[in-house]
Amino acid sequence: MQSPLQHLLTEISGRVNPSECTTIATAAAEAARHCLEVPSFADVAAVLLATNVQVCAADEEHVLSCKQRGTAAFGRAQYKQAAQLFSEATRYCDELSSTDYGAVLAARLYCNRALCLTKMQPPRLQEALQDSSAAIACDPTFPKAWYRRACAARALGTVAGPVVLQDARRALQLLQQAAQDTSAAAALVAELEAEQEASEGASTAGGTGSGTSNRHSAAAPAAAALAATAAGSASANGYAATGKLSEGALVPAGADSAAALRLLLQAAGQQLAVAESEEAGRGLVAAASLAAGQDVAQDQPFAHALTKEGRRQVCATCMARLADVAAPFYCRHCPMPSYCSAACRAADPYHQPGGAECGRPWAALLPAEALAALRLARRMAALGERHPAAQQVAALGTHFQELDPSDAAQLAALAAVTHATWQRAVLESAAARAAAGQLPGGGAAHAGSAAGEEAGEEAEEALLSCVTVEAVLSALCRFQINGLAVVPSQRRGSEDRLALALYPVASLMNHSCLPNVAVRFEGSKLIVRTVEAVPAGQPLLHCYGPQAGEMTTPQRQRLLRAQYYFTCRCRACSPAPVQLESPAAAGLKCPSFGGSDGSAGRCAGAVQPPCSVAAGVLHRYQLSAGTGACTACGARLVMDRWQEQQLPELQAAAEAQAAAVAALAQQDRQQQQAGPAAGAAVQQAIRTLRQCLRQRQQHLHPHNLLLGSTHDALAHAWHLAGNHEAAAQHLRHSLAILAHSYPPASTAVAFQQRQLAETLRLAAAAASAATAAAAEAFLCEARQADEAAEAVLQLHFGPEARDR
Ligand SMILES: C[S@@+](CC[C@H](N)C(=O)[O-])C[C@H]1O[C@@H](n2cnc3c(N)ncnc32)[C@H](O)[C@@H]1O
Repeated sequence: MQSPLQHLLTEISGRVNPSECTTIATAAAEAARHCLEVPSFADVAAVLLATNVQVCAADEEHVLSCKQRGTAAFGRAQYKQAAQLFSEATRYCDELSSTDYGAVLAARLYCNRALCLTKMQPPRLQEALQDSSAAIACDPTFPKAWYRRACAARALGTVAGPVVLQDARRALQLLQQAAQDTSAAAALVAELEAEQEASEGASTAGGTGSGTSNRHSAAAPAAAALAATAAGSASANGYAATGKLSEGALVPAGADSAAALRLLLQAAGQQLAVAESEEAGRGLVAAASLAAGQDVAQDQPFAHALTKEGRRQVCATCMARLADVAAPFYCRHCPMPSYCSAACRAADPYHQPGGAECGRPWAALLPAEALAALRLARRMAALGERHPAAQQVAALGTHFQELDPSDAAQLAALAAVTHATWQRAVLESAAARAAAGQLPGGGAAHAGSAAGEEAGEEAEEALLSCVTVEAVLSALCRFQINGLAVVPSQRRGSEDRLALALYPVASLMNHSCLPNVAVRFEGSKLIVRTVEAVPAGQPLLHCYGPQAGEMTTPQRQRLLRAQYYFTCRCRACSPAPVQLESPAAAGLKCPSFGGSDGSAGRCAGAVQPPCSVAAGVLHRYQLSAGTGACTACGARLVMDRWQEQQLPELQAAAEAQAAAVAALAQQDRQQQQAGPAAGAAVQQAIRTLRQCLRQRQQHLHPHNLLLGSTHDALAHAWHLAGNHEAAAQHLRHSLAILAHSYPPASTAVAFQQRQLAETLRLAAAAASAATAAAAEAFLCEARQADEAAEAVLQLHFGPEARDR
């Protein structure tokens, strides 16, 4: 069933005249015209723009309950749990911090969390320092906040002594004023003064100049560092901490786009250049010879939007993993974004007070690609054409002309709805502000100026006139063919996508099914690493999705055309492709392989059904079209028999495997949440998968990747059943099949080797004392598999290979 939003998009696109979809401008105008006319727009907009999403609205009772439970957990020395409860309370409490009472409460919560962080093993001092600064920012009269900061800074040892002493003295002074216990603070001040005297004595004795001048020079940068921590001014993701979109260098007025490109390339890496080729247009090339296994470029997104999964897992600004953060920060005004630090919260231009994305669900309910495109259009308009990255993004190709009219109308409808929703959000918050008697400030923003980059509603209002539906549609097209999915590792499933992002330099990289570079992400930073030596002047090519070995050439080409609208001419696809691919990977057994009669002299060749078989049928069974004759002996497929008997059996095997895999996934979840999986369900899945394997083995060539997938599913099932030895046996089979299809040094094979090594270790651990020799053999095989995998993964991912 369609959601109301999908229904609205279908309704609008159904009204768009396909003959008007020949250019972005005409399609956008058509969709914009129909968008507001469609009656259901008002209903959908009401949901998208509802303000009741503010579940963070001040809820004092919840704050106090979390604080109380946090204090109790602290009392039981459960510091991690206590920090989590204080975090939960700060999420709500920040909403109160505009009131005196709220600010006082927030300061206590940050201070308590800072103490938990210092007690954790190992202590999280940097985060404790940040929390005590946050506490000071909320309530500068709170002595404990100054005391905690002094303690954290001293333990860290990265902040100069005089600054730490300043904090400790401040704490002491406030305690004295409030007539509270001063003993701990007084002791700290005394210790710090003694340390300082000793260090002054040492430096005077060493004849390095007067103590006073030394003190000042040391304190100044350190004080600035602390002040920066307090204000949260670290820069992340290319955004300045104030929530402004970072300016970066401007291209001088009148300079050409080549100057903009030079500036960008310099920032991304010293060994890069851009060259144009007939087959693939512009592309990144090596400016000098590059060795294999070298990080050669890095890039930060020009625009990005988190997916639903990403909102749960990573910081909205820098995409650091929230699981690694002991003390997260939340938007002060709505429940949507989480941050790894106060600095990242301050740097999010889309969640500043009054911002159009903050406090309303539309930004989370629209597809991530639509929000990413809107952000791209807003940022381009805000930065103006003298910004090098904006210039480069504007020069990226769009594929609108290649879309079929109904897809073009759908995309235009999405652009129109996204634009109209944003426009309403901006206008509604402006109206609310006016009703509350808040007049616009003096610094109204203008596109292209530094002020134009300001976040918040005044800047959004200024952008209303420059960000049109046409600009959003054009941004959507740019994102579709130039954007990248940010993933936590090289796993490619859509469920792993954390964000969609457009990288100004990396978007210049062309595709190869047999790439010479690998791309990885550290938070939002994209890193390009060579996986083979690249001579000077040669293109740097990464893989947009389908790799050689993973699919046949026609399958890869179909996918690239459907997703990126080009016919790939890489070295694995060109008319004389590098000899990688055996027809066996997606082929059937040779008809003269023999039946069940065990006849000798079987042919080991493969046969692919002839092109006359409907493409849909081939696609469904993941087979590729060929000549219908065996590649080795020329024997022809008997089409009637194949269609009447083999095809239905293959279909039954595919369906049964899909059902068994789904059942295993459910058992897996159950095992993770509540202990052992149900034995009967797993045994049933094993029986089904064995039957699939027999059917597939009967018809498919032994190197067909589909057989590998059945072995993988069986390995999973045996793993759940606790029989790691049987699981390892299936993984060995699957590895052998992968090794036939994938090029050498491929990560797909390496990840499989790693999985085999883990399974073998489990099998060794489960082996009884009576089978010590078997256990040793498993461990020996595991070591070999690990070594082979490490060599490849290091090449692709560098030192982080171990974490993958
Ligand atoms: C992300 S952009 C790469 C930069 C692009 N070449 C440019 O000039 O802006 C992707 C586009 O480059 C082209 N392209 C990339 N790899 C290609 C390949 N292997 N064969 C043909 N065209 C390719 C296609 O037009 C594709 O849509």
